[in-house]
Amino acid sequence: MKYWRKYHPEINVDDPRYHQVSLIYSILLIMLAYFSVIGVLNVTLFDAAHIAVYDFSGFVLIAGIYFYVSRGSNFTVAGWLVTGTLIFVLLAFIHLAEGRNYSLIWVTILPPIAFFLHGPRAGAWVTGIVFAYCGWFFYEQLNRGIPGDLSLGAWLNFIEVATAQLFLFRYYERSRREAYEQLQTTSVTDPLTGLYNRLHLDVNLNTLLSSSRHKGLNLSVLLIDVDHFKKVNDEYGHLMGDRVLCAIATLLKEAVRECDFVGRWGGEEFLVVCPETDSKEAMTLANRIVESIQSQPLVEDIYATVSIGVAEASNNTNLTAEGVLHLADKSLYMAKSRGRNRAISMLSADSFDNALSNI
Ligand SMILES: Nc1nc2c(ncn2[C@@H]2O[C@H](COP(=O)(O)OP(=O)(O)OP(=O)(O)O)[C@@H](O)[C@H]2O)c(=O)[nH]1
Repeated sequence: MKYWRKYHPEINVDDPRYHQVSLIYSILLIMLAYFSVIGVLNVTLFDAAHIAVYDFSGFVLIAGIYFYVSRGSNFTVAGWLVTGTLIFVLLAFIHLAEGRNYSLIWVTILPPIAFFLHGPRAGAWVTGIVFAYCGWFFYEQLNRGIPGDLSLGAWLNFIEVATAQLFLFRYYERSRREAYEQLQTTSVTDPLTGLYNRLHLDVNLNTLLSSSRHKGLNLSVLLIDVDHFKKVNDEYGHLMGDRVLCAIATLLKEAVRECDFVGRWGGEEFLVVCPETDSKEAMTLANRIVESIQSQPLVEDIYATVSIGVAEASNNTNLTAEGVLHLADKSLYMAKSRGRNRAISMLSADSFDNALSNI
């Protein structure tokens, strides 16, 4: 697990920002290491304390950015802070090197970072402006003939490589993003209903649970099972059964809040994960779902009902994701046993055994 996940437990590996955040932390750590080592060398080996002042100032600035990033979740601002600092360092280096060839090479680390963090459009702008500035600066140095080893040939090659990089990275980042989005959608989606699939629900439940604990909030889940679904298939055929599942998926999406996660748990079972919700609020939602599904034909004249097991991972219990699903499953079993078409919430697995003996 990446060490920075302790600051941002909500960023999963399937979150599109995951690798960007990873890159932001890597650049900050590399810059921190670079400035501290160079600063110490300048003081001890090179007897250049006046330059070390810049190194240590850079170190303090980057440590400040690191502190900001680790405490917040605005990664757009964090990305710009990192890119801005990097550009500042590169341009400072170019000026200090007064147009020598070797400082040109360093500018070429900018495009992959800028395109990856800010996308094909903003990446092209940033890279284009910095490259144009460098081209102008080196051209000036060339004209003045001081004091570097830059030749017209080297300058022309820089312009050509910079232009090629601009187009190639833009093309690469655009196709990478499109492919990523497509893969992302298919890997988290159930192909029949378009809801989240079980894998994605599993990952999200774990993440949401730890983030709820972190914030001292409750979380509830609703495990929903279509009643006597086998009969629907037997009477109307499998294709009609599929359409009923899709209609239920649509009703579920309409019933929940923006922040809730709805997915297909498997076969004719669905799962809703409700962050910041206690079992009372979850029962209100569950009863609304039961009512909405039973009260209207789902496809043509086909009606169906659902049973729902509700479970809460309250802030003062140590239920794991597995534990809360187990409790929801027991609640669902109870709802089925008590005649279906209803929602039941069990407070603990112990109460399940007592309740079962009273049926
Ligand atoms: N059409 C369709 N049917 C499915 C799909 N996945 C599972 N099923 C059917 O769902 C039915 C589930 O049946 P059971 O587990 O016996 O449960 P049930 O008939 O719903 O009865 P209870 O759950 O006890 O109320 C089976 O007939 C499965 O074939 C699917 O993707 N499409």
